[in-house]
Amino acid sequence: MQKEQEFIDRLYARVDALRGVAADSVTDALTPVGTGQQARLERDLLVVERSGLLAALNAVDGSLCFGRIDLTDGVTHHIGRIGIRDDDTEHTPILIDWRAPVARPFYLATGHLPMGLRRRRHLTTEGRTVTELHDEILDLGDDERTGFEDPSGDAVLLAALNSARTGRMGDIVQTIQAEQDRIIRHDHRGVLVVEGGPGTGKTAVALHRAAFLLYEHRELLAKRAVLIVGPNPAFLSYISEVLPALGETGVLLATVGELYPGVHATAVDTPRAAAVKGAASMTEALALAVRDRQQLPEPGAPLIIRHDDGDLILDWEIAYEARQAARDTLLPHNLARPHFAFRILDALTQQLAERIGADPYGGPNFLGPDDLAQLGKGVAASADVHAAIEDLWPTLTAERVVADFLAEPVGMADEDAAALRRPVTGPADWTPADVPLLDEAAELIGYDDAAERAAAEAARQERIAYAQGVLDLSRGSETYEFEDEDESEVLAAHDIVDADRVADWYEEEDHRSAAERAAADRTWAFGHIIVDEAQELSPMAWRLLMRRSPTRSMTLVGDPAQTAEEAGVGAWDKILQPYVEDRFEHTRLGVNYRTPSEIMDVAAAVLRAEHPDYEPPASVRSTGVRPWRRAVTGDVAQVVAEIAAAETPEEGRLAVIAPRALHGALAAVLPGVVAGAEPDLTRHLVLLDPRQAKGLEFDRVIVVEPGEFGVSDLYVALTRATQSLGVVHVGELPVALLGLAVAD
Ligand SMILES: Nc1ncnc2c1ncn2[C@@H]1O[C@H](COP(=O)(O)OP(=O)(O)OP(=O)(O)O)[C@@H](O)[C@H]1O
Repeated sequence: MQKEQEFIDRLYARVDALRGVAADSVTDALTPVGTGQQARLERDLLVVERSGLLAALNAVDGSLCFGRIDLTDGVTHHIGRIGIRDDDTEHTPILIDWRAPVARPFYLATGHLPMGLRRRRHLTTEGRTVTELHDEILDLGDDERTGFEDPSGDAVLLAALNSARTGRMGDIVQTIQAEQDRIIRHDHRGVLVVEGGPGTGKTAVALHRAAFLLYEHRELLAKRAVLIVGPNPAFLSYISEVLPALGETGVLLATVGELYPGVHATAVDTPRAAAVKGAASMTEALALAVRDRQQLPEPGAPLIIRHDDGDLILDWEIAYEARQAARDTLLPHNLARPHFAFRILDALTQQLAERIGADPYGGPNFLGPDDLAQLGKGVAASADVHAAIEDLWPTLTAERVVADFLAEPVGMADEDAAALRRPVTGPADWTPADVPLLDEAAELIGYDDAAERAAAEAARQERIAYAQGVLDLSRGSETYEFEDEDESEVLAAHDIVDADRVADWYEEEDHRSAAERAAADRTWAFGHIIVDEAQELSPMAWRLLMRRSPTRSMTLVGDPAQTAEEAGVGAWDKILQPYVEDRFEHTRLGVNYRTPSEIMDVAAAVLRAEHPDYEPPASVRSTGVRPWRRAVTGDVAQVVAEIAAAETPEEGRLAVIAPRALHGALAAVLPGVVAGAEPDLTRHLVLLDPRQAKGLEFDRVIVVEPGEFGVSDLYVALTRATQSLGVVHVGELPVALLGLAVAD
């Protein structure tokens, strides 16, 4: 213990020193330097590196080092959240990043397959003090003992699983299990599906995989950012601290409803409307809605446009041909519009020319090319002509298209149209299910960013030219900078960068991180996307996400048994086929770390009542505490409040999971609970409905009126507790719950 404490002291001394250096170089960057381009360039490089390091050092301070491996050849490595090197000339690693290949045996080695290890040690620290050591002997022939042996090898894991919940998910970096490690480091580059029952660590694994990918492909992912999609904001705040605790901050967490920049979707759909909006058939309905905006004058009722050189007649034939030509380009609506406009202008100019320049005796037209050009200019300058074009082929916005569609849904079955029909009069009327529709509409109408792109490219070329100048200068100075032959080993900035990259650094107008820029850009292509509770997503939501991931680098996490969304699609094949055919990897997790076996047995019985073949994940522990039920005849809210008062832990969390209809009554009697609001998971007592409870966990759970839930919702509700479960009911109980211990 003393030796480990000395190591930890040395480690933190180094961390403090690094922090000081990092802070200084960030401060330096704020003061102008006058020592030439080379110095400035190298200083900037250092700042980029050091400020990242500073952020990581600040984030991982708690239990920075958590493990040690002793190899049979006598070498030992300490394992931690990030890698730290010594200040010596070799920059010897003192702490190995958990994601480095050297650290892998820490997670995978067993007595049967020791992977070169003699011993694995778990270090538990509080602040900077070592409080516990747990050793596992992996070389069975080795009889040296430390006195910290943990014969079962799972004391640290069980302590983590039994610890009081905080309302925020913690990382599992100290106790990642072998089956989880294989998924975290899986080298499949495309779509990786992680499936498993409740509590198998799917979310934890996905988040650690994000951290691993950021480590493995830092360069790419720092630029393109990682997106983590979750089912609701409460879930996203529940998982929000995991990646920062692993030193990773370049990640955007969002629900699908937050992925259309500029729209804050707060209104709520009926379940039926959400289901209709999520269906794949909406693609065609919206395409039709956009085509519907490409109008023609009625046959025989042309538009008459007053013009200085005589009235212009825009009839059905002219408009039809122009529309056909524009549609034949296969461009999105707004991008095809110039083609439509050009055809109309051309036809009207011809019309005018035929009228003005016609030879009354049937000879060729009097007008020459110059006259025609002049006439064309006149037509093109006419505001009335443009107004007519705008009438027939308006410039659209996605918001306009979807709002008009919802006001009068075209091309839908009557009952679907009735479910959708709703006025959208302002930004507060958008719902999360509208967001994939807006995204679809934005694709259908296109966005003409030609001018913006040209300006951005010109600015970029300017920066490249500047950066090239910087590099040329630094190359010119290399002879006297590195006169000493031995010094040629030292890399200068220009050895490892090119003008393109330097240009990126000098992109001074935009100091936002990649994640911040991604959040503001609908067309952003993320480096990797992780989707939690993926079984919840509708086909339309998948279309949106796939657009954000042209490389299809994705990790999808889900459990079909926990799905209740009406628009949710059953099988992965069906979801993924249109995007990657069968080129996805399917992985499974089979051990439940959250729910003790006493509770899991009850939950499994509920699911088996409908799906007799269902195989639940095996619980890693049992607590000896039996779940209970209590029948109530009077005021159920009052009874729940009494139980909650007795059960709410001082440390840890109690959740009351009840049907929405009871939330008002329950909120009135449960202290600190507000009905209808986003649940505050950091409070000791939380009120939720089963949908809100998805993905979350609590020490204790009371499920109220379970007879009102569908099977998958009930399954979710019953599998949220790490310690104890109770059921309170007035109405009838599902048969599978009748065997619970009766409480009074
Ligand atoms: N290797 C591990 N070490 C310590 N804790 C773990 C480990 N694996 C999972 N856990 C814990 O088990 C709990 C369940 O994990 P997680 O929420 O990731 O499961 P899940 O499969 O996403 O569950 P659900 O589908 O029910 O939402 C979490 O508290 C997590 O920290």
